[in-house]
Amino acid sequence: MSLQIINLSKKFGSQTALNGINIEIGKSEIIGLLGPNGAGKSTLMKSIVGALKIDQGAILFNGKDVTQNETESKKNMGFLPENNPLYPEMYVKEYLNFVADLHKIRKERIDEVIELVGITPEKSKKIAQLSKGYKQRVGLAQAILHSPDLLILDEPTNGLDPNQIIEIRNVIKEIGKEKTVILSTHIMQEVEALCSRVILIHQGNVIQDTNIDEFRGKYGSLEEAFASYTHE
Ligand SMILES: Nc1ncnc2c1ncn2[C@@H]1O[C@H](COP(=O)(O)OP(=O)(O)OP(=O)(O)O)[C@@H](O)[C@H]1O
Repeated sequence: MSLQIINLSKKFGSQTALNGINIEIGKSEIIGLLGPNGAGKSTLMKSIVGALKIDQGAILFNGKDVTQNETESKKNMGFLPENNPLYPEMYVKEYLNFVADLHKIRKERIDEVIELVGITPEKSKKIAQLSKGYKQRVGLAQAILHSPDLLILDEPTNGLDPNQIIEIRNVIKEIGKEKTVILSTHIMQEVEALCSRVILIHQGNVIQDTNIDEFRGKYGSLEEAFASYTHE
């Protein structure tokens, strides 16, 4: 798996969301994408998975431009968007069957993933009936169903209770042993618990891209480092 982001820019009207950013990701690792509200994290994630049209630059996935190899790229990327859009009227298993059909993958994989994300007791329920934590797990299930090499998670534990947070983190950790995971979060404990590398975005620019110990560096804690790098 390789991902190269080269001089990527994206504007919304006069608002610059990404300002010529460069990132290279090679091996299996869990990367924390950090930045204040409005920094450009979601825009970057959506650009990588092809959900947003970029203005300038290039995104190469396994050496190929994602905008010219959309189908192939999507086969190997999984995405959990920030608001976790699901079909509330569908049953859990019915929904995952639907996603499996889109990816043309074997149906046995559905039960494997249901087990992995811990939704076995909920699999026959309607999505609308699930708690927020279980909905999040269904979102994670759809993102990993096709065993993507690159998994992109936009604030995956946002709004979950402490037990659910631990459970979802454990699932992410397990996946990160073999796959590359990019996750955005505002929770520094999460970064501490999961990530080996930190990419900090501020006002559309990458201002830090380093390992977690270097990021913490002289500041003593990730919170202090974050505040120091991003204060205006
Ligand atoms: N569809 C859009 N239309 C107009 N402006 C947008 C759109 N999406 C994002 N923006 C703007 O682009 C900038 C970057 O937004 P983005 O959602 O990428 O930030 P973020 O780092 O994910 O923030 P948060 O932590 O609040 O989720 C912001 O100024 C935002 O208002």
